[in-house]
Amino acid sequence: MNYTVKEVFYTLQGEGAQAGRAAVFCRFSGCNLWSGREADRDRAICRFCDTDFVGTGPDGGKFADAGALAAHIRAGWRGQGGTPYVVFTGGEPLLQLDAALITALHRLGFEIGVETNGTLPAPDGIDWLCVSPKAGTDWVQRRGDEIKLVYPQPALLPDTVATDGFTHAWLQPMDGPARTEHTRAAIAACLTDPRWRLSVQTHKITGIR
Ligand SMILES: C[S@@+](CC[C@H](N)C(=O)[O-])C[C@H]1O[C@@H](n2cnc3c(N)ncnc32)[C@H](O)[C@@H]1O
Ligand SMILES: Nc1nc2[nH]cc(C(=O)O)c2c(=O)[nH]1
Ligand code: SF4
Ligand SMILES: [Mg+2]
Repeated sequence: MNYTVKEVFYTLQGEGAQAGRAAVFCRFSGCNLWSGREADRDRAICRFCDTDFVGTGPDGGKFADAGALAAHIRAGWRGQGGTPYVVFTGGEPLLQLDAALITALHRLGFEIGVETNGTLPAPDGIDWLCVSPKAGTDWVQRRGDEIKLVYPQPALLPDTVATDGFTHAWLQPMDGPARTEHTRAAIAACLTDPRWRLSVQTHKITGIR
């Protein structure tokens, strides 16, 4: 299998229960819910995306096999001691992440995190799975370590969402021009339904990537 990667970068996880943890982020190109082109946004299934996942950037590229991508990810890890951590995101990582890549990273000693929209079944071997379901999609992956619901999605409100398959449940305010209002509304929703906790995108506040 070959892989198309937008970017690989070393940063702190900004969201959810692993927020603050050093990680190599591997952002795969492409998504099944939006082309990534602004001209298509209004007719996409997922319309609020905050991410550029089109093509390949300078620290990404095309990788011929799992060993080549795993080596590139290892070269991106800057930590000394501790357990190296990689977060696969995108775009939609489960369009490309496979058993060969999971095995290659485990052999290099990595823990593996994944950020997915939940429309594709997750392969075995992921150490930390974050599922972020999107309104109007076929949500198949209903178990994981955390569910992170971007809020508000009027067609997928928190009181209609089952959280029992997950250890942690988060409402993450939808970023964009109305982020302040969305944050206020997400706080109110967490106060009303304490199953949910607030996830702020800390990397955007601290100004890291
Ligand atoms: C860019 S997505 C990539 C992974 C996967 N496609 C997904 O949607 O989960 C990474 C995370 O950012 C969240 N996200 C995307 N756009 C957002 C926005 N405008 N405001 C807040 N979170 C957003 C997603 O819900 C997901 O949890
Ligand atoms: N620092 C940082 N944390 C993140 N958590 C999820 C991200 C993503 O885009 O998937 C992300 C990201 O892009 N940067
Ligand atoms: S599913 Fe994820 S990557 Fe795809 S458009 Fe939505 S937020 Fe962006
Ligand atoms: Mg992001």
